[in-house]
Amino acid sequence: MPNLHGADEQSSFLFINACIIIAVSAFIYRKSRQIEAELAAIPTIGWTFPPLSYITAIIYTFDANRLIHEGYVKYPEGVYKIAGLTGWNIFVRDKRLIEEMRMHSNNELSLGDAAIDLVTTSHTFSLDSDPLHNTYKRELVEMRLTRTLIDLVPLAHEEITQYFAAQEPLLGDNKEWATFSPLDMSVDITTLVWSRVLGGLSLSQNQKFIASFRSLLRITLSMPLLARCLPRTLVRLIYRMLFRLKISAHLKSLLDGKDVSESRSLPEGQNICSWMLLDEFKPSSIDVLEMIEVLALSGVSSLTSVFAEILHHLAKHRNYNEFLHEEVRKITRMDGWSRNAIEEMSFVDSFVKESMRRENIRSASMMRKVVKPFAFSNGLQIPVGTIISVPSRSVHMDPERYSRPNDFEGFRFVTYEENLPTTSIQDMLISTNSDFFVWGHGREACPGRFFAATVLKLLVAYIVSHYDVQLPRGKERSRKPRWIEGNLVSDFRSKIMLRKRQRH
Ligand code: HEM
Repeated sequence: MPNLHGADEQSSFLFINACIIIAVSAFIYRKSRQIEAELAAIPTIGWTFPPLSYITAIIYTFDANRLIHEGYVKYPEGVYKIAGLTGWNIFVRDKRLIEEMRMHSNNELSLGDAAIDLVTTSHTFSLDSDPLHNTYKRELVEMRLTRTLIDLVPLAHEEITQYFAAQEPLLGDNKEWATFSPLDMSVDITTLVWSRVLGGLSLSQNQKFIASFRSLLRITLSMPLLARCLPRTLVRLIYRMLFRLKISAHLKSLLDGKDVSESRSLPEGQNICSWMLLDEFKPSSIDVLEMIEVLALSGVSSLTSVFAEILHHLAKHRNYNEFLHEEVRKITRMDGWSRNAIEEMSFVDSFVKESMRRENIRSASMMRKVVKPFAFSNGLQIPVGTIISVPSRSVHMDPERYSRPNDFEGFRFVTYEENLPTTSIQDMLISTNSDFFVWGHGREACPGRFFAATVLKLLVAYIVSHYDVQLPRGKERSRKPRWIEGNLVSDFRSKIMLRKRQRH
Protein backbone atom coordinates (compact mmCIF):
# COMPACT_ATOMS: atom_id res chain seq x y z
CA MET A 1 0.00 0.00 0.00
CA PRO A 2 1.43 3.43 -0.97
CA ASN A 3 2.58 5.51 1.95
CA LEU A 4 -0.01 8.35 1.81
CA HIS A 5 1.22 9.80 5.03
CA GLY A 6 4.76 10.13 3.57
CA ALA A 7 3.37 11.71 0.35
CA ASP A 8 1.42 14.26 2.44
CA GLU A 9 4.51 15.13 4.39
CA GLN A 10 6.48 15.55 1.19
CA SER A 11 3.91 17.85 -0.41
CA SER A 12 3.60 20.03 2.70
CA PHE A 13 7.39 20.23 2.79
CA LEU A 14 7.38 21.34 -0.88
CA PHE A 15 4.56 23.78 -0.17
CA ILE A 16 6.43 25.38 2.76
CA ASN A 17 9.60 25.65 0.68
CA ALA A 18 7.73 27.23 -2.21
CA CYS A 19 6.13 29.73 0.20
CA ILE A 20 9.54 30.64 1.63
CA ILE A 21 11.04 31.10 -1.85
CA ILE A 22 8.08 33.24 -2.97
CA ALA A 23 8.22 35.34 0.22
CA VAL A 24 12.00 35.87 -0.05
CA SER A 25 11.74 36.71 -3.78
CA ALA A 26 8.86 39.12 -3.11
CA PHE A 27 10.86 40.75 -0.33
CA ILE A 28 13.98 41.09 -2.54
CA TYR A 29 11.83 42.39 -5.43
CA ARG A 30 10.06 44.97 -3.22
CA LYS A 31 13.34 46.02 -1.65
CA SER A 32 15.04 46.42 -5.04
CA ARG A 33 12.05 48.41 -6.40
CA GLN A 34 12.19 50.59 -3.29
CA ILE A 35 15.93 51.24 -3.80
CA GLU A 36 15.31 51.88 -7.52
CA ALA A 37 12.60 54.40 -6.60
CA GLU A 38 15.00 56.10 -4.18
CA LEU A 39 17.68 56.21 -6.86
CA ALA A 40 15.33 57.25 -9.68
CA ALA A 41 16.80 60.76 -9.78
CA ILE A 42 20.20 59.36 -10.73
CA PRO A 43 20.63 58.65 -14.46
CA THR A 44 21.51 55.07 -15.43
CA ILE A 45 24.03 53.61 -17.84
CA GLY A 46 22.59 50.41 -19.30
CA TRP A 47 19.23 48.96 -18.23
CA THR A 48 17.40 50.19 -15.14
CA PHE A 49 14.74 47.55 -14.42
CA PRO A 50 15.06 43.83 -13.74
CA PRO A 51 15.47 41.42 -15.39
CA LEU A 52 17.20 43.56 -18.06
CA SER A 53 19.34 45.31 -15.45
CA TYR A 54 20.92 41.89 -14.76
CA ILE A 55 22.17 41.87 -18.35
CA THR A 56 23.89 45.20 -17.65
CA ALA A 57 25.25 43.70 -14.41
CA ILE A 58 26.81 40.82 -16.35
CA ILE A 59 28.30 43.21 -18.91
CA TYR A 60 29.57 45.33 -16.01
CA THR A 61 31.39 42.33 -14.56
CA PHE A 62 33.59 41.97 -17.62
CA ASP A 63 33.52 45.44 -19.15
CA ALA A 64 33.17 47.87 -16.24
CA ASN A 65 35.74 50.29 -17.65
CA ARG A 66 33.71 50.91 -20.79
CA LEU A 67 30.42 51.41 -18.93
CA ILE A 68 31.97 53.63 -16.27
CA HIS A 69 33.68 55.73 -18.92
CA GLU A 70 30.45 56.01 -20.90
CA GLY A 71 28.79 57.51 -17.81
CA TYR A 72 31.76 59.78 -17.21
CA VAL A 73 31.50 61.25 -20.71
CA LYS A 74 27.69 61.41 -20.76
CA TYR A 75 27.17 63.04 -17.35
CA PRO A 76 30.07 65.46 -16.98
CA GLU A 77 28.49 67.43 -14.17
CA GLY A 78 27.34 64.79 -11.82
CA VAL A 79 26.41 61.37 -10.66
CA TYR A 80 25.32 58.23 -12.52
CA LYS A 81 24.60 54.62 -11.70
CA ILE A 82 25.25 51.19 -13.22
CA ALA A 83 23.65 47.91 -12.19
CA GLY A 84 26.04 45.40 -10.61
CA LEU A 85 25.39 41.78 -9.63
CA THR A 86 25.17 42.70 -5.94
CA GLY A 87 23.44 46.08 -6.24
CA TRP A 88 23.76 49.52 -7.78
CA ASN A 89 27.15 51.11 -8.34
CA ILE A 90 26.94 54.88 -8.03
CA PHE A 91 29.70 57.03 -9.50
CA VAL A 92 30.40 60.62 -8.54
CA ARG A 93 32.52 62.66 -10.91
CA ASP A 94 31.69 66.24 -9.94
CA LYS A 95 34.63 67.74 -8.00
CA ARG A 96 32.37 69.57 -5.55
CA LEU A 97 30.44 66.43 -4.71
CA ILE A 98 33.67 64.45 -4.35
CA GLU A 99 34.82 67.05 -1.83
CA GLU A 100 31.58 66.48 0.08
CA MET A 101 32.28 62.74 0.13
CA ARG A 102 35.78 63.47 1.39
CA MET A 103 34.51 65.64 4.25
CA HIS A 104 32.06 63.07 5.62
CA SER A 105 33.03 60.87 8.51
CA ASN A 106 33.50 57.12 8.41
CA ASN A 107 30.30 56.83 10.46
CA GLU A 108 28.26 58.04 7.50
CA LEU A 109 30.26 56.91 4.47
CA SER A 110 32.30 53.87 5.40
CA LEU A 111 35.28 52.45 3.54
CA GLY A 112 35.41 49.41 5.87
CA ASP A 113 31.80 48.45 5.13
CA ALA A 114 32.27 48.96 1.38
CA ALA A 115 35.36 46.76 1.52
CA ILE A 116 33.47 43.93 3.17
CA ASP A 117 30.86 44.03 0.39
CA LEU A 118 33.43 44.26 -2.39
CA VAL A 119 35.68 41.35 -1.60
CA THR A 120 37.07 41.44 -5.14
CA THR A 121 38.75 44.77 -4.52
CA SER A 122 41.65 43.23 -2.74
CA HIS A 123 43.25 46.60 -1.88
CA THR A 124 40.48 47.62 0.45
CA PHE A 125 39.47 44.15 1.50
CA SER A 126 39.01 44.15 5.25
CA LEU A 127 37.82 41.24 7.29
CA ASP A 128 35.99 43.37 9.77
CA SER A 129 34.79 46.94 10.07
CA ASP A 130 35.36 47.18 13.83
CA PRO A 131 36.23 50.87 14.36
CA LEU A 132 38.86 50.00 17.02
CA HIS A 133 40.66 47.68 14.62
CA ASN A 134 40.40 50.22 11.83
CA THR A 135 41.86 53.01 13.93
CA TYR A 136 44.64 50.77 15.21
CA LYS A 137 45.42 49.51 11.71
CA ARG A 138 45.67 53.06 10.38
CA GLU A 139 47.80 54.16 13.33
CA LEU A 140 50.13 51.23 12.87
CA VAL A 141 50.65 51.83 9.18
CA GLU A 142 50.34 55.60 8.84
CA MET A 143 52.28 56.63 11.93
CA ARG A 144 54.65 53.88 12.95
CA LEU A 145 55.54 52.37 9.60
CA THR A 146 55.98 55.78 7.99
CA ARG A 147 58.06 57.10 10.91
CA THR A 148 60.43 54.12 10.66
CA LEU A 149 61.05 54.40 6.93
CA ILE A 150 64.45 55.90 7.62
CA ASP A 151 65.51 52.56 9.18
CA LEU A 152 63.54 50.40 6.81
CA VAL A 153 64.95 51.67 3.51
CA PRO A 154 68.43 50.12 4.03
CA LEU A 155 66.81 46.85 5.15
CA ALA A 156 64.54 46.79 2.10
CA HIS A 157 67.55 47.58 -0.08
CA GLU A 158 69.35 44.59 1.44
CA GLU A 159 66.43 42.28 0.61
CA ILE A 160 66.26 43.54 -2.99
CA THR A 161 70.02 43.07 -3.37
CA GLN A 162 69.70 39.51 -2.10
CA TYR A 163 66.85 38.78 -4.49
CA PHE A 164 68.95 39.87 -7.46
CA ALA A 165 72.03 38.09 -6.15
CA ALA A 166 69.97 34.89 -6.30
CA GLN A 167 69.25 35.64 -9.99
CA GLU A 168 72.96 35.73 -10.85
CA PRO A 169 72.85 32.47 -12.83
CA LEU A 170 70.36 34.18 -15.17
CA LEU A 171 71.74 37.69 -15.03
CA GLY A 172 75.43 36.85 -14.95
CA ASP A 173 78.14 39.14 -16.17
CA ASN A 174 77.37 38.89 -19.85
CA LYS A 175 75.36 40.61 -22.51
CA GLU A 176 72.58 38.05 -22.68
CA TRP A 177 69.03 39.07 -21.91
CA ALA A 178 67.07 36.91 -19.44
CA THR A 179 63.28 36.65 -19.50
CA PHE A 180 61.18 37.19 -16.37
CA SER A 181 57.51 37.38 -15.51
CA PRO A 182 57.16 40.88 -14.02
CA LEU A 183 54.41 39.63 -11.74
CA ASP A 184 56.48 36.71 -10.43
CA MET A 185 59.41 39.04 -9.89
CA SER A 186 57.14 41.46 -8.07
CA VAL A 187 55.60 38.71 -5.92
CA ASP A 188 59.07 37.47 -4.93
CA ILE A 189 60.51 40.88 -4.12
CA THR A 190 57.51 42.23 -2.22
CA THR A 191 57.32 38.97 -0.25
CA LEU A 192 60.93 39.43 0.89
CA VAL A 193 60.62 43.14 1.67
CA TRP A 194 57.28 42.71 3.43
CA SER A 195 58.53 39.77 5.52
CA ARG A 196 61.47 41.86 6.68
CA VAL A 197 59.16 44.71 7.63
CA LEU A 198 56.69 42.36 9.25
CA GLY A 199 58.99 40.22 11.37
CA GLY A 200 62.62 41.18 10.80
CA LEU A 201 65.52 39.17 9.40
CA SER A 202 64.46 35.91 11.03
CA LEU A 203 61.21 36.00 9.09
CA SER A 204 62.63 37.08 5.73
CA GLN A 205 65.17 34.23 6.00
CA ASN A 206 62.55 31.66 6.95
CA GLN A 207 62.21 29.81 3.64
CA LYS A 208 58.98 28.06 4.65
CA PHE A 209 57.33 31.34 5.57
CA ILE A 210 58.54 32.95 2.34
CA ALA A 211 57.14 30.08 0.24
CA SER A 212 53.79 30.20 2.08
CA PHE A 213 53.44 33.96 1.88
CA ARG A 214 54.38 33.94 -1.79
CA SER A 215 51.70 31.39 -2.64
CA LEU A 216 49.14 33.28 -0.56
CA LEU A 217 49.99 36.49 -2.41
CA ARG A 218 49.41 34.72 -5.71
CA ILE A 219 46.00 33.59 -4.48
CA THR A 220 45.18 37.13 -3.36
CA LEU A 221 46.10 38.45 -6.78
CA SER A 222 43.71 35.97 -8.37
CA MET A 223 40.98 37.09 -5.97
CA PRO A 224 38.86 38.98 -8.53
CA LEU A 225 38.61 35.80 -10.61
CA LEU A 226 37.90 33.59 -7.60
CA ALA A 227 35.27 35.96 -6.28
CA ARG A 228 33.49 35.83 -9.61
CA CYS A 229 33.38 32.03 -9.68
CA LEU A 230 32.40 31.49 -6.02
CA PRO A 231 30.17 33.34 -3.56
CA ARG A 232 32.08 36.13 -1.86
CA THR A 233 31.49 34.87 1.67
CA LEU A 234 32.96 31.52 0.65
CA VAL A 235 36.00 33.20 -0.90
CA ARG A 236 36.53 35.12 2.32
CA LEU A 237 36.22 31.94 4.38
CA ILE A 238 38.59 29.95 2.16
CA TYR A 239 41.10 32.76 2.23
CA ARG A 240 40.96 33.02 6.00
CA MET A 241 41.45 29.26 6.41
CA LEU A 242 44.36 29.24 3.97
CA PHE A 243 45.94 32.19 5.74
CA ARG A 244 45.68 30.52 9.12
CA LEU A 245 46.98 27.21 7.77
CA LYS A 246 49.85 28.62 5.77
CA ILE A 247 51.00 31.56 7.83
CA SER A 248 50.28 31.19 11.52
CA ALA A 249 52.55 28.19 12.15
CA HIS A 250 55.56 30.11 10.84
CA LEU A 251 54.76 33.12 12.98
CA LYS A 252 54.49 31.08 16.16
CA SER A 253 57.85 32.00 17.66
CA LEU A 254 57.26 35.65 16.80
CA LEU A 255 53.78 35.62 18.26
CA ASP A 256 55.04 33.90 21.40
CA GLY A 257 57.26 36.92 21.78
CA LYS A 258 60.57 34.98 21.62
CA ASP A 259 62.14 36.80 18.67
CA VAL A 260 60.66 40.10 19.73
CA SER A 261 62.36 40.79 23.04
CA GLU A 262 65.74 39.53 21.80
CA SER A 263 65.97 42.07 19.02
CA ARG A 264 64.11 44.95 20.57
CA SER A 265 66.97 47.43 20.67
CA LEU A 266 68.33 46.74 17.18
CA PRO A 267 67.04 48.31 13.97
CA GLU A 268 65.97 44.73 13.29
CA GLY A 269 63.50 45.14 16.16
CA GLN A 270 61.72 47.73 14.03
CA ASN A 271 59.08 45.47 12.67
CA ILE A 272 55.32 45.32 12.66
CA CYS A 273 54.99 42.18 14.81
CA SER A 274 57.20 43.67 17.53
CA TRP A 275 55.27 46.93 17.59
CA MET A 276 52.02 45.11 18.01
CA LEU A 277 53.24 42.65 20.63
CA LEU A 278 54.96 45.33 22.70
CA ASP A 279 52.05 47.73 22.39
CA GLU A 280 50.10 49.11 25.36
CA PHE A 281 46.97 48.03 23.54
CA LYS A 282 48.15 44.41 24.21
CA PRO A 283 46.47 42.72 21.27
CA SER A 284 46.12 38.94 21.52
CA SER A 285 47.99 36.65 19.11
CA ILE A 286 44.74 36.26 17.17
CA ASP A 287 44.41 40.05 16.88
CA VAL A 288 47.98 40.28 15.60
CA LEU A 289 47.35 37.51 13.11
CA GLU A 290 44.18 39.19 11.88
CA MET A 291 45.96 42.47 11.46
CA ILE A 292 48.73 40.81 9.45
CA GLU A 293 46.09 39.12 7.32
CA VAL A 294 44.29 42.40 6.60
CA LEU A 295 47.51 44.23 5.79
CA ALA A 296 48.58 41.48 3.41
CA LEU A 297 45.26 41.80 1.66
CA SER A 298 44.74 45.51 1.90
CA GLY A 299 48.19 46.67 0.94
CA VAL A 300 50.79 44.14 -0.03
CA SER A 301 48.75 42.71 -2.89
CA SER A 302 48.24 46.22 -4.32
CA LEU A 303 51.93 46.96 -3.98
CA THR A 304 52.70 43.75 -5.88
CA SER A 305 50.40 44.39 -8.81
CA VAL A 306 51.43 48.04 -9.09
CA PHE A 307 55.12 47.11 -9.13
CA ALA A 308 54.48 44.54 -11.87
CA GLU A 309 52.82 47.28 -13.96
CA ILE A 310 55.73 49.64 -13.36
CA LEU A 311 58.18 46.96 -14.46
CA HIS A 312 56.19 46.63 -17.63
CA HIS A 313 56.41 50.40 -18.20
CA LEU A 314 60.16 50.40 -17.56
CA ALA A 315 60.49 47.75 -20.25
CA LYS A 316 58.09 49.39 -22.69
CA HIS A 317 59.43 52.94 -22.32
CA ARG A 318 63.10 52.09 -22.09
CA ASN A 319 64.08 55.54 -23.40
CA TYR A 320 63.50 56.81 -19.82
CA ASN A 321 65.92 54.41 -18.21
CA GLU A 322 69.06 56.42 -18.94
CA PHE A 323 67.64 59.61 -17.37
CA LEU A 324 66.42 57.66 -14.38
CA HIS A 325 69.78 55.95 -14.02
CA GLU A 326 71.58 59.29 -14.13
CA GLU A 327 69.39 60.76 -11.40
CA VAL A 328 69.78 57.70 -9.17
CA ARG A 329 73.55 57.61 -9.71
CA LYS A 330 74.01 61.26 -8.73
CA ILE A 331 71.80 61.06 -5.66
CA THR A 332 73.00 57.73 -4.26
CA ARG A 333 76.63 58.84 -4.73
CA MET A 334 75.91 61.63 -2.24
CA ASP A 335 73.34 60.06 0.10
CA GLY A 336 73.69 56.30 -0.37
CA TRP A 337 70.59 54.10 -0.44
CA SER A 338 68.77 56.05 2.24
CA ARG A 339 65.27 57.38 2.71
CA ASN A 340 66.50 60.92 2.00
CA ALA A 341 68.00 59.76 -1.26
CA ILE A 342 64.73 58.12 -2.30
CA GLU A 343 62.81 61.29 -1.43
CA GLU A 344 65.09 63.42 -3.56
CA MET A 345 64.46 61.41 -6.73
CA SER A 346 62.03 63.62 -8.67
CA PHE A 347 62.31 61.78 -12.00
CA VAL A 348 61.76 58.41 -10.33
CA ASP A 349 58.81 59.84 -8.35
CA SER A 350 57.22 61.15 -11.53
CA PHE A 351 57.85 57.93 -13.49
CA VAL A 352 56.16 55.82 -10.81
CA LYS A 353 53.25 58.25 -10.52
CA GLU A 354 52.74 58.35 -14.30
CA SER A 355 52.77 54.52 -14.41
CA MET A 356 50.09 54.43 -11.71
CA ARG A 357 48.00 57.09 -13.45
CA ARG A 358 48.28 55.44 -16.85
CA GLU A 359 47.84 51.84 -15.70
CA ASN A 360 45.23 52.06 -12.95
CA ILE A 361 44.82 48.73 -11.25
CA ARG A 362 41.15 49.50 -10.70
CA SER A 363 38.45 51.63 -12.31
CA ALA A 364 37.01 53.21 -9.19
CA SER A 365 38.36 54.69 -5.99
CA MET A 366 37.04 56.22 -2.75
CA MET A 367 34.50 53.42 -2.41
CA ARG A 368 32.16 54.19 0.44
CA LYS A 369 29.09 52.42 1.75
CA VAL A 370 26.34 54.73 2.95
CA VAL A 371 25.75 53.64 6.55
CA LYS A 372 23.60 56.61 7.67
CA PRO A 373 21.11 58.50 5.48
CA PHE A 374 23.20 60.75 3.28
CA ALA A 375 22.40 63.66 0.96
CA PHE A 376 24.65 65.76 -1.23
CA SER A 377 24.32 69.57 -0.98
CA ASN A 378 22.39 69.58 -4.29
CA GLY A 379 19.64 67.62 -2.52
CA LEU A 380 20.48 64.24 -4.04
CA GLN A 381 19.64 61.55 -1.46
CA ILE A 382 21.59 58.30 -1.39
CA PRO A 383 19.88 55.44 0.46
CA VAL A 384 21.60 53.51 3.25
CA GLY A 385 23.35 50.38 1.97
CA THR A 386 24.35 51.90 -1.38
CA ILE A 387 27.99 52.02 -2.44
CA ILE A 388 29.28 55.22 -4.02
CA SER A 389 32.70 55.77 -5.58
CA VAL A 390 34.73 57.97 -7.91
CA PRO A 391 35.39 56.79 -11.50
CA SER A 392 39.13 57.22 -10.96
CA ARG A 393 40.35 55.56 -14.14
CA SER A 394 38.28 57.95 -16.22
CA VAL A 395 39.46 60.91 -14.12
CA HIS A 396 43.05 59.90 -14.80
CA MET A 397 42.36 59.72 -18.53
CA ASP A 398 40.45 63.01 -18.72
CA PRO A 399 42.07 65.46 -21.21
CA GLU A 400 40.80 68.38 -19.14
CA ARG A 401 42.85 67.17 -16.19
CA TYR A 402 45.86 65.65 -17.96
CA SER A 403 47.13 66.81 -21.33
CA ARG A 404 47.41 63.96 -23.88
CA PRO A 405 46.20 61.47 -21.23
CA ASN A 406 46.70 58.42 -23.44
CA ASP A 407 50.40 59.12 -23.80
CA PHE A 408 52.84 57.80 -21.25
CA GLU A 409 54.84 60.87 -20.18
CA GLY A 410 57.22 59.57 -17.55
CA PHE A 411 58.34 63.01 -16.39
CA ARG A 412 54.92 64.67 -16.56
CA PHE A 413 55.07 65.71 -12.90
CA VAL A 414 58.59 67.14 -12.84
CA THR A 415 59.03 70.92 -12.80
CA TYR A 416 62.24 72.92 -12.81
CA GLU A 417 63.43 75.46 -10.26
CA GLU A 418 66.62 77.28 -11.25
CA ASN A 419 67.27 74.55 -13.79
CA LEU A 420 67.01 71.83 -11.15
CA PRO A 421 64.31 69.17 -11.36
CA THR A 422 61.80 69.18 -8.55
CA THR A 423 58.21 68.14 -7.81
CA SER A 424 55.57 70.40 -6.26
CA ILE A 425 53.85 69.00 -3.17
CA GLN A 426 50.61 68.68 -5.09
CA ASP A 427 52.30 66.65 -7.85
CA MET A 428 54.18 64.27 -5.56
CA LEU A 429 53.46 60.57 -5.80
CA ILE A 430 52.19 60.42 -2.21
CA SER A 431 49.77 63.36 -2.61
CA THR A 432 46.10 62.70 -3.01
CA ASN A 433 43.82 65.27 -4.62
CA SER A 434 40.72 65.47 -6.76
CA ASP A 435 42.73 64.70 -9.91
CA PHE A 436 44.70 61.72 -8.59
CA PHE A 437 42.94 58.86 -6.85
CA VAL A 438 45.22 55.84 -6.83
CA TRP A 439 45.53 56.12 -3.04
CA GLY A 440 41.89 57.11 -2.55
CA HIS A 441 41.29 60.53 -1.04
CA GLY A 442 40.31 62.15 2.24
CA ARG A 443 40.47 60.80 5.78
CA GLU A 444 40.42 57.20 4.59
CA ALA A 445 43.14 57.62 1.95
CA CYS A 446 45.64 54.77 1.95
CA PRO A 447 47.70 54.98 5.17
CA GLY A 448 50.34 52.72 3.59
CA ARG A 449 51.10 55.08 0.71
CA PHE A 450 54.26 56.58 2.25
CA PHE A 451 55.69 53.11 2.70
CA ALA A 452 54.39 51.86 -0.67
CA ALA A 453 55.69 54.91 -2.59
CA THR A 454 59.12 54.59 -0.95
CA VAL A 455 59.37 50.88 -1.76
CA LEU A 456 58.22 51.39 -5.37
CA LYS A 457 60.74 54.17 -5.92
CA LEU A 458 63.50 52.13 -4.29
CA LEU A 459 62.72 49.18 -6.58
CA VAL A 460 62.74 51.31 -9.72
CA ALA A 461 65.93 53.09 -8.63
CA TYR A 462 67.64 49.76 -7.93
CA ILE A 463 66.64 48.23 -11.25
CA VAL A 464 67.69 51.18 -13.43
CA SER A 465 71.03 51.35 -11.65
CA HIS A 466 71.86 47.71 -12.22
CA TYR A 467 69.92 46.47 -15.25
CA ASP A 468 68.72 47.26 -18.74
CA VAL A 469 65.08 46.37 -19.23
CA GLN A 470 63.09 45.74 -22.40
CA LEU A 471 60.05 43.88 -23.70
CA PRO A 472 60.60 40.62 -25.58
CA ARG A 473 60.79 41.29 -29.32
CA GLY A 474 57.38 41.39 -31.01
CA LYS A 475 55.55 41.70 -27.67
CA GLU A 476 55.48 45.52 -27.59
CA ARG A 477 51.80 45.75 -28.44
CA SER A 478 50.39 42.35 -27.60
CA ARG A 479 49.46 42.84 -23.92
CA LYS A 480 45.72 42.72 -23.24
CA PRO A 481 44.93 43.15 -19.54
CA ARG A 482 41.82 41.39 -18.20
CA TRP A 483 39.37 43.11 -15.90
CA ILE A 484 36.73 41.77 -13.50
CA GLU A 485 34.29 44.28 -12.04
CA GLY A 486 36.73 47.10 -12.63
CA ASN A 487 39.71 45.30 -11.04
CA LEU A 488 42.78 44.48 -13.09
CA VAL A 489 43.39 40.73 -13.06
CA SER A 490 47.09 40.14 -12.63
CA ASP A 491 48.67 38.41 -15.59
CA PHE A 492 51.35 35.88 -14.68
CA ARG A 493 52.03 35.15 -18.37
CA SER A 494 53.28 38.62 -19.30
CA LYS A 495 57.09 38.83 -19.80
CA ILE A 496 59.93 41.36 -19.67
CA MET A 497 63.67 41.00 -20.31
CA LEU A 498 66.56 42.10 -18.13
CA ARG A 499 70.33 42.04 -18.52
CA LYS A 500 73.22 43.46 -16.51
CA ARG A 501 73.48 47.16 -17.24
CA GLN A 502 75.82 47.83 -20.16
CA ARG A 503 77.76 51.09 -20.23
CA HIS A 504 75.86 53.43 -22.59
C1 HEM B 1 50.77 50.66 -4.53
C2 HEM B 1 50.23 50.16 -3.47
C3 HEM B 1 48.93 50.57 -2.85
C4 HEM B 1 47.81 51.14 -3.40
C5 HEM B 1 47.58 51.52 -4.86
C6 HEM B 1 46.86 51.32 -2.33
C7 HEM B 1 45.61 51.88 -2.50
C8 HEM B 1 44.69 52.02 -1.49
C9 HEM B 1 43.39 52.60 -1.65
C10 HEM B 1 42.81 53.15 -2.96
C11 HEM B 1 42.78 52.55 -0.44
C12 HEM B 1 41.37 53.07 -0.12
C13 HEM B 1 41.46 54.56 0.23
C14 HEM B 1 40.19 55.34 0.01
O1 HEM B 1 39.22 54.77 -0.45
O2 HEM B 1 40.17 56.58 0.28
C15 HEM B 1 43.69 51.92 0.49
C16 HEM B 1 43.41 51.66 1.81
C17 HEM B 1 44.30 51.06 2.68
N1 HEM B 1 45.60 50.72 2.43
FE1 HEM B 1 46.54 50.91 0.68
N2 HEM B 1 47.42 50.86 -1.16
C18 HEM B 1 48.68 50.41 -1.43
C19 HEM B 1 49.60 49.89 -0.54
C20 HEM B 1 49.36 49.72 0.79
C21 HEM B 1 50.31 49.15 1.73
C22 HEM B 1 51.71 48.67 1.37
C23 HEM B 1 49.69 49.08 2.94
C24 HEM B 1 50.20 48.57 4.27
C25 HEM B 1 51.42 48.51 4.60
C26 HEM B 1 48.36 49.62 2.77
C27 HEM B 1 47.43 49.71 3.76
C28 HEM B 1 46.14 50.17 3.57
C29 HEM B 1 45.14 50.17 4.63
C30 HEM B 1 45.34 49.66 6.05
C31 HEM B 1 43.98 50.72 4.06
C32 HEM B 1 42.67 50.93 4.76
C33 HEM B 1 41.86 49.68 4.47
C34 HEM B 1 40.63 49.56 5.31
O3 HEM B 1 40.36 50.45 6.13
O4 HEM B 1 39.97 48.55 5.13
N3 HEM B 1 48.20 49.99 1.46
N4 HEM B 1 44.85 51.61 -0.16
